[in-house]
Amino acid sequence: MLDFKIFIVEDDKWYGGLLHHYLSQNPDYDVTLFGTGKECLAQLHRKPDLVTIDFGLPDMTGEELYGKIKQAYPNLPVIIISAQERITTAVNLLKMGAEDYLIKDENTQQLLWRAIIRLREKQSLHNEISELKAELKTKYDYSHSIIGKSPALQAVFKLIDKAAGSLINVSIAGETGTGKELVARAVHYNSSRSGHPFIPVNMAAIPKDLVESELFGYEKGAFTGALNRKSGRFEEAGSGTLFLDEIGEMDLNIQSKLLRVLQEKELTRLGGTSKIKLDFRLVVATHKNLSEEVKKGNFREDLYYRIVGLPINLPPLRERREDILLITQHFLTAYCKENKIPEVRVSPAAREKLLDYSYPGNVRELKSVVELAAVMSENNIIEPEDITFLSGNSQNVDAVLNTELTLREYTRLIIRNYLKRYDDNVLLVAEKLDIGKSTIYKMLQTGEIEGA
Ligand SMILES: Nc1ncnc2c1ncn2[C@@H]1O[C@H](COP(=O)(O)OP(=O)(O)OP(=O)(O)O)[C@@H](O)[C@H]1O
Repeated sequence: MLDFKIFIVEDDKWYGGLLHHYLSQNPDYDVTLFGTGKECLAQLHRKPDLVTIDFGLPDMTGEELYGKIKQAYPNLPVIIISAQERITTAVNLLKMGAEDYLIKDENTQQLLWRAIIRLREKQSLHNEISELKAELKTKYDYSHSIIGKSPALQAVFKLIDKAAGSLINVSIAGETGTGKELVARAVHYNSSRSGHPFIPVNMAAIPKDLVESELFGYEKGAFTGALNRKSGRFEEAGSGTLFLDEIGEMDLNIQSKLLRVLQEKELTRLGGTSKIKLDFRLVVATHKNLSEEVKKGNFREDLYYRIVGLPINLPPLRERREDILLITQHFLTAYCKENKIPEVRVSPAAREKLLDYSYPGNVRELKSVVELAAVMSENNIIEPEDITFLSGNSQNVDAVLNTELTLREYTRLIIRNYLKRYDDNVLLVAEKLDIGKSTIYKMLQTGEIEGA
């Protein structure tokens, strides 16, 4: 541990020596004694972690010295030690930011000792908080997670900033895999609600008859199988952000219940009677054109106007081709880092092939394509024949089968694609593939496959 530097300013040599001796018992403390305020000021450039000053000094008052120290180093903690109790001075100095005010008596050393321990605890908490804040900031600096320089994406970045700076509802539209959830997260983690939860709910992934209990929660005994009370996703969002993905899939009955919740900002759990106050911010996403859905009668018009808020439209990847190679590089770098393999490059002909394709599965598809190509590449260079486009026709299936992966690699590929398709819902994927969920958990745990 680094030394904790303490300056003691005390003109009474005997008393100063006593404090010096007492504090020096802690080997972490580097203690220096000064007889006058001037001597102390001359040495402040040594950056002490704490100064204790005797109130009655020969060359200046304690208040004067305090003022000068704070002027030079506003954050340097100062403890005042006074021969008599001067309540008003003490209160004034504490108000001005002095760390503590101790009276000289037989307990002073112990009180000082404890004050220093408290101060160090406070400082270490403070440092921890600053580090966490910095970490959070870099983590959600979305320019590192949402890659792209196309004008269309730059316009989206501007809207993310606008949305993050206000509490207006946000509706994100875009084809599957265009990054709607990434945008929702960027809005949340850059907003004033970032310290609260971000709760994503995919309306397409919840079985119809479970939607209500999932969103509203329930009381014990509300229905057969409700063995304990459970809070719903609305409540879990607290003062954070509720992200309703695929809102276009919500059926009309739930739509009217959602509308009521948004109007009243409160809900009653299933089987409950008491009202629970809500405070979440709503962000929704859809791959459908909601205003068209309103016209067709599939989506309530009043709800549409409530949720539309600030609309953000994510263009498909084929309409921002200038982003394809940038995103490719981003995924390749991440892939090589994760798998601890040397950098893999893309040959010019392979680049052409990547640029020539239409990506119906958008960025999500590009990610799978790039990762598979990295697996298939020889000598750390991706050539056109290493690239297989996955979206759906039999020709593509043939192409995948012709890549001669091992059974284990095919398994990884399939599970990973299913996890992406079903938003990392392990239980659903296990059910669809008719395999044990523990197989998937194990592969996720060992890093053999990664979630979306
Ligand atoms: N611009 C981008 N830069 C880097 N990664 C991206 C970008 N856009 C999307 N991705 C990645 O693509 C994948 C799909 O993104 P996301 O889940 O946000 O899409 P979505 O539009 O919400 O999809 P869906 O409609 O299917 O739910 C994720 O792995 C995400 O990290």
